[in-house]
Amino acid sequence: MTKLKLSKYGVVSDEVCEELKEVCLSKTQRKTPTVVHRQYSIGRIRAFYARKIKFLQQTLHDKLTQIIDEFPKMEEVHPFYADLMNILYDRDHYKIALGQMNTARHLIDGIAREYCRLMKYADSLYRCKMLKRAALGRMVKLLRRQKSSFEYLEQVRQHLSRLPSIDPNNRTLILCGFPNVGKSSFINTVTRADVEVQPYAFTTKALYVGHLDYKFLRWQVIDTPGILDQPLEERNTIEMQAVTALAHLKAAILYVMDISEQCDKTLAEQIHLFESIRPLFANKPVLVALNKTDIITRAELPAEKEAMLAALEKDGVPLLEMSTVSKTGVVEIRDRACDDLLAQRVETKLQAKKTTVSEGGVLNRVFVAYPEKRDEVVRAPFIPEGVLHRRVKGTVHNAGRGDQIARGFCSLIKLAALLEEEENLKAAGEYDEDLESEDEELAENARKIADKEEELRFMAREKKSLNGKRTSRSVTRKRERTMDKLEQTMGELGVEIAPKRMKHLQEMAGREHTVKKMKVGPSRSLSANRAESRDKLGIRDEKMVKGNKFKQKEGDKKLVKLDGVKKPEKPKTVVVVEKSAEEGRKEKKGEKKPKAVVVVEMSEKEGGKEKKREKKPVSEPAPEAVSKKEGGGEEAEGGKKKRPWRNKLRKAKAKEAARAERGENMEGVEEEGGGEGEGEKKKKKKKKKKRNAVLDEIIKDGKAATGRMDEEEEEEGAASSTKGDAKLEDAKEKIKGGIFRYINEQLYTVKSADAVELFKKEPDSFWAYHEGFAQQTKKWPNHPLRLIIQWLLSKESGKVVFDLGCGEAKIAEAVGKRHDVRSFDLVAVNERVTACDMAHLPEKDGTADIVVFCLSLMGTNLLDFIREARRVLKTGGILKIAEVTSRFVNPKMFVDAVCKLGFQVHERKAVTDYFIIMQFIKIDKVENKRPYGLVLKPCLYKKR
Ligand SMILES: Nc1nc2c(ncn2[C@@H]2O[C@H](COP(=O)(O)OP(=O)(O)OP(=O)(O)O)[C@@H](O)[C@H]2O)c(=O)[nH]1
Ligand SMILES: [Mg+2]
Repeated sequence: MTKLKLSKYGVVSDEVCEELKEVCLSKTQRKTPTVVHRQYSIGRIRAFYARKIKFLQQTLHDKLTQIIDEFPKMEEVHPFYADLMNILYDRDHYKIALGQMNTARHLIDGIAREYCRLMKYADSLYRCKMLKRAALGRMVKLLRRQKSSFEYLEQVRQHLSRLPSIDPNNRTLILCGFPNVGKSSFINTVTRADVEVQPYAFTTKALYVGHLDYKFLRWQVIDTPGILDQPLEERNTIEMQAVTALAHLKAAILYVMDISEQCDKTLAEQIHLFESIRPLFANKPVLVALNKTDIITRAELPAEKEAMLAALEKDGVPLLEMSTVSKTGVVEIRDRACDDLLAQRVETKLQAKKTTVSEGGVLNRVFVAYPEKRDEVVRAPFIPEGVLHRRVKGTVHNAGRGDQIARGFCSLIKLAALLEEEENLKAAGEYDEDLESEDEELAENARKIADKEEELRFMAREKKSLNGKRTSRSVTRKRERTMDKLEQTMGELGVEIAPKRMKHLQEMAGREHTVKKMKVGPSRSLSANRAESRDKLGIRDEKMVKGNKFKQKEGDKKLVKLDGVKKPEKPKTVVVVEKSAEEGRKEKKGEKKPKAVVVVEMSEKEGGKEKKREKKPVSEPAPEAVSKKEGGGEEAEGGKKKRPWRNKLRKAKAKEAARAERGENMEGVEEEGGGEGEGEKKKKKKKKKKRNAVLDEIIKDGKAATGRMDEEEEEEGAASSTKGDAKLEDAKEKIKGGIFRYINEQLYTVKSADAVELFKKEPDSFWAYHEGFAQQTKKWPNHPLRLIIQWLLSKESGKVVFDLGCGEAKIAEAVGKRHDVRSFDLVAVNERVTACDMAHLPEKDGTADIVVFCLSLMGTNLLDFIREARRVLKTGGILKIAEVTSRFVNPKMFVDAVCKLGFQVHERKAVTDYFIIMQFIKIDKVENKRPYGLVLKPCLYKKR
């Protein structure tokens, strides 16, 4: 370590701890989320505050770790620096301060951990916040307690950063001596350093470094503070720095003496100091510089002083004169010191283990010993004859082999001569014997080398095998565990393995190892406990499941398409279908069909809805059958009760109505349903044909058809108690139903103007429609008209009420006395009704207080109706719309669309599941003349 490098810790002010606290807290605030809401889940709130705690902890942890790591550890630095630091900063204090930093770091970690754990139990934002505050507070408080350590370490850091960069391993000259002897003057002279020079003692209080170049090498010169001649214990910190440098650095010592004694110390004192600190110079080249020779030279010194110096010189210490003022002797002293140091370093290196001890050491390779000359006798080297002879030949031989070398060093003539000589020798067979013998020798040596190598390899293998097995266990095992070996081993042990068993074992051994398959998905135990789907609960087999699904789909379709009339009937239909399906099996077994009763009941109500059931062959009435069918009826009731989602009240009402309608016909029908004949299909076809023919006629010519129907009625009226009466009644009802459905469809699919035209042409068709509609509404448990009438009655009297699509003008009839009710419809069924197109009312603008559409928004020009209603309404007037729920694609969208036409929604409520009543108030502003969403689905009946 050439220099103690310390970076900034981000803590620079005197208020180190406060700074650190502020830095960390503000960083926590900046780097973590700052917004938390009470409505957040408690988990999120906890995480929010826990994150703040953790962040501060981490920040402080990092800062403290940085401080601890960046301060040099005394055990790791060079002894010179360790001692210097001990002198300057006190080792114990330094270590305690760093230890406190470490403790604080651990404590902060502990606090954060503890509060994060507590945070898990916090049940509100307030508690979380308080815990966070407590944690942050404790951490900061802990930090504040380390204030003194922070300040101390900061001072150390600053001082360390100012220390000179001294490389303890570099070539160094150290200046030492009493204060004021001219050490700083010398360093300033030989280097570029600029150390303060003053004529008083202790000008230099610390170590200074200057650099110089000598013999193309870099040297460092260290100026030390002056040393006083006193015991080590009494030396102050300034002196101790010099002593430390002298003690630890391997350098050339330049002891500066002031022979002029201007430094207030006598020569004797200076020599005494030299002697007292001499132990520090052990194993270092020492040079004594006699300074200030410009004042007095050595020769001019008194004899006793010179004697002292001579004694010193005799002791092996070189004394050199110099003057930093006149610059005499300075360079010489520098060179001498450097040379001495270099020589010493070279000597040390040569003596080093690396160079001498080992066989192939550097010293052995480079050192060549020359015997010293003992006397004048000439001792010629003794060379044996054979050697001398071989040497000559070898030389020639070498020259012959190395043509290129010869070319480089010999002239062409010499080379030619040599070559000639070589050729001659070759031709004379001079080399043959020698070469052979040489080859043999070489071959012998090669053999020896090969043997030795082999031996070494063997030794290495042995050593390896002793150290442990190198092959993997699996490989060894694989090789060992063969079936043959097993068989052999077992045989040796006296155990005979059966051939079959052996075969099995072989198969097992031959089989590839497979990875155990992982099961993905829920475990068996979990899936075993899972409850069965509710769709399948209580269902016996797959057939039954399919049947149920089909019925469910059918039911859903009906729910969607159901109009105001059908909806209450739907549950019954489902029951009927289900019962017939269930009891179909009974029928096959010869049991009676109580479902037939219900079937007829349905077909009566819905105008021949269930053709299939009507066509069922009816056997001759039998007294037993009647009773059984009644029993069946009871079963059917029982079946209905099994439907928990049905509206009980609705069921009861519908049942009663059905019974009432059926009345007397029941018996006849029951009789019909009692049996099944072979000509069933034929009868059904006939019936169908007949009914279609009648319907066509009615549609073509309402009057004629009606007349015919009347005739038929009259004809059949005479024999109403007979079977034929029942059939005719049934047919009549169905025909009416058919007419109603047809007209209904027309009204929903054409514009109001076309509907007017239609009824103008066929006034009776309106009656048919009207009658059918009235019949349908009879069965409704709730009619929105009733609610509207009630609402109108609750209104202040004298309102002008427009009833659009009034039908029989029931509103006028009910509230006519209270309000001025004007009723409009396509056809005037009575005197209260004005026949007109609802899109063009024969009324002036802004005349109505209330406009009512009660199930009358039927034409395709819905937009015209609403606009017309708005026209006739006064500003602030009320528009009341009652419609079947199933007609709305999206009620909200519809309301929005109406509002855009210049209304403000006042009320929107559902009356039972089947109707929605809306109430709007007319405003002046029309947002959109053709708003999106003003759509109503037609209320169409299923075609049969
Ligand atoms: N006449 C003369 N004066 C010298 C010579 N060298 C140094 N001085 C003077 O001696 C005084 C002390 O010189 P410094 O170089 O400060 O001595 P120092 O040993 O560094 O002193 P401290 O830093 O106090 O230990 C100065 O006033 C120098 O001018 C010299 O060769 N001849
Ligand atoms: Mg000085």
